[in-house]
Amino acid sequence: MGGEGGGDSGDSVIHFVFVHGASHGAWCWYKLTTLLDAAGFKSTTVDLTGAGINLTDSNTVFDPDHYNFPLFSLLSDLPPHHKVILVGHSMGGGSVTAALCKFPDKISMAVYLAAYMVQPGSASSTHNSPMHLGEEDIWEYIYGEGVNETPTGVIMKEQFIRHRYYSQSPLEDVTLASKLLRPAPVRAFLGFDKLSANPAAEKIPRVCIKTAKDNQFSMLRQDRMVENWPPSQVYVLEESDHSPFFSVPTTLFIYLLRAISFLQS
Ligand SMILES: CC[C@H]1c2cc3[nH]c4c(c3C)C(=O)[C@H](C(=O)OC)c4c3nc(cc4[nH]c(cc(n2)[C@@H]1C)c(C(C)=O)c4C)[C@@H](C)[C@@H]3CCC(=O)O
Repeated sequence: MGGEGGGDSGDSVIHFVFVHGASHGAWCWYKLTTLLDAAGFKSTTVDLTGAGINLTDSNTVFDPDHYNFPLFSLLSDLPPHHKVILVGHSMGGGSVTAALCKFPDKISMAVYLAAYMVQPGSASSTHNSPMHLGEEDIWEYIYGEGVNETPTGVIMKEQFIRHRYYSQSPLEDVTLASKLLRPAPVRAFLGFDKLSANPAAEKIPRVCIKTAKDNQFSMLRQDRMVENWPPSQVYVLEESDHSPFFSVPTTLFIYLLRAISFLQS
C-alpha cells in the first residue's frame, strides 16, 4: 500500500482511495493527496500487485484478482459502514469496476479518470480494444513464459513516455515517472473484461473525468466508453494530458470536490 493521509480516522471524514493505471503506482497521486489532506479529507493510495513498491514481479501476476488483491484487502479491512470514494486512473478503472462488484457496500462513488470504464457483463471483445497486443511499436513486451506464449509484461518504450503519458506535465514529474514506471501484467489485464453483470454495482454513482489533451486515450475513445455505460456525472479537464494528477492537480482536486457534492449525506 502506498500511504495514508488525513488526521481524522473517524467515520465522518470523507475518504478517497486512489488506484493507479498500468505501470504506475501509489506514487503518482502525491500532488492530489497533498491537496486533499491539507483540505481535511482522508486519502489512501494503493500499489496493486507488482506495481509501485509492491515486491511481486508483475510477470508472475496472471489473474485480475491477484493484481487487485491490495485494493480488495484495503476495502475488506474498512470498518463496518465506512464507505470510500474510489478513484481509478486509466487501466485502474478496471480495478475500480472489479471492486464495485466485490464490495458494493464499501463504495459511495466511483470516479473514472481517463479510465477504462466497461460495464460488467457487457460482452466486450479484444477487437474493440484500443490497445491490441503488438498493435503499435510503442510497447516493450516481456515474454516471461517463452516467446511463443502470451507476453507476461508490457511497458511503454522510453521514447514515447513523455508524449503519450505526460505531454502537459512538468518535466520534473516526467523525470520522476520515467524512473518509477514498471512493467504491467498483461495477462491480468486480459481478464478485466470477464466480470459478470452485477446489479448492486450498477446502483453506485459513477463519475467520468475526461482528459482533453490526452495523447494516449483519445477523446473519441473516452466518449465511446461514456456512451456505452453512461455515468451520472461527466467532467472534462480541458488542459490535461493522460496524467491529470501531474498536469492539472488543482483542477482535478476542484472537480473531485464538485463530484462529491452530489453525494447524498
Ligand atoms: C495487454 C492488453 C491490455 C491492455 C493494456 C494496457 N492498457 C493501457 C495500458 C496498457 C499496458 C496503458 O499504459 C494505458 C494506461 O493504463 O495508462 C496509464 C492503457 C489504457 N487502456 C485503456 C482502455 C482499454 N484498454 C483495453 C484493453 C487492454 N489494455 C488489454 C486487455 C480496453 C478494452 C476494451 O479491451 C480498453 C477500453 C485506457 C484507459 C488507457 C489508454 C488506452 C490507449 O492506449 O488508448
